[in-house]
Amino acid sequence: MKLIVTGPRGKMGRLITQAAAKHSDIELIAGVGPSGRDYIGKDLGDVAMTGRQLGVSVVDNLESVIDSCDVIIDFSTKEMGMQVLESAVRHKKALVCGTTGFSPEEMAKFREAASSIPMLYAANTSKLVNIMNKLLEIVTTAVGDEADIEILEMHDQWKKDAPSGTSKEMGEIMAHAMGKELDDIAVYGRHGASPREKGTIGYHSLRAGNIPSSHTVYFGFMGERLEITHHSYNWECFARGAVDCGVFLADKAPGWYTIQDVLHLS
Ligand SMILES: NC(=O)C1=CN([C@@H]2O[C@H](COP(=O)(O)OP(=O)(O)OC[C@H]3O[C@@H](n4cnc5c(N)ncnc54)[C@H](OP(=O)(O)O)[C@@H]3O)[C@@H](O)[C@H]2O)C=CC1
Ligand SMILES: O=C(O)C1=N[C@H](C(=O)O)C[C@H](O)C1
Repeated sequence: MKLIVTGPRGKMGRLITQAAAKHSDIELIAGVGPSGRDYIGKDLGDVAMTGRQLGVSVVDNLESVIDSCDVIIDFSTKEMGMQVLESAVRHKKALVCGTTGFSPEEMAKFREAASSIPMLYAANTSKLVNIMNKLLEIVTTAVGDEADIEILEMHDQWKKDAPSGTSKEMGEIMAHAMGKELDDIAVYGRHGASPREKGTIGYHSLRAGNIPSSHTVYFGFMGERLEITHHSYNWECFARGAVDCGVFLADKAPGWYTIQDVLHLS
């Protein structure tokens, strides 16, 4: 599988490149970074700190290398994510996108792309988070209408979006388990003196230090509560999952794929 990684100097791009460089089925073709960076033109292995040179460069123009690849993995910014999507569609290349922070209109463009390319979008590529999502579905189906559901997510001080993409996916899964749409029941932050409204899902985002990622969903009852939590200690679980998604997508026909398909959880 011939792979291009965008943002290879970023936290995720670097780890994805490192994981891909060790994978026997993957040939890294190029990295793509923003123009003007001092690492453009340098060896991808040096830029992503893989411990050895890979013999391919980081370029600043995806269009110049895209025809040589089978799959692109994008964990960058929402602006770059949209550009990568357009190029992938134009050149009919499979795309794994793990970038978060897209608007509903932008997400709709990813869905549309699935009619012409193999497309996998995952706000969270950790295996355990996706198993947690299954647990959330089970609990919400059983007690969603009785419980006060609150989501607390924690990330590092540099994260650009809030609430996290993962917590939005979790909220959607729980809302659908209750036969509702998240937009109709989500409450972001909780200020003022009004009592909690039954049937809502509360969102709370904490940003501090270098916390990689924590998500806790609280199901509050009178006199007891259930908490389901995932903590990552670093970003490697997401990078491993991203590479598994890339390998999965390499021989697929155009269509919309999810990480649940990769993990056989659907
Ligand atoms: N799906 C999942 O499981 C996960 C998703 N994420 C998401 O992935 C995204 C990236 O996160 P993270 O790695 O922490 O962020 P970083 O800020 O560390 O990395 C983003 C990278 O994108 C690069 N970039 C910015 N603009 C461009 C451009 N025009 N062309 C090419 N590259 C560009 C930056 O380059 P430079 O360094 O030169 O500025 C940077 O290296 C976020 O949306 C985050 O929420 C994160 C973890 C897990
Ligand atoms: O920015 C991060 O770090 C992460 N972003 C994703 C998100 O927004 O949910 C996934 C994970 O939580 C790490």
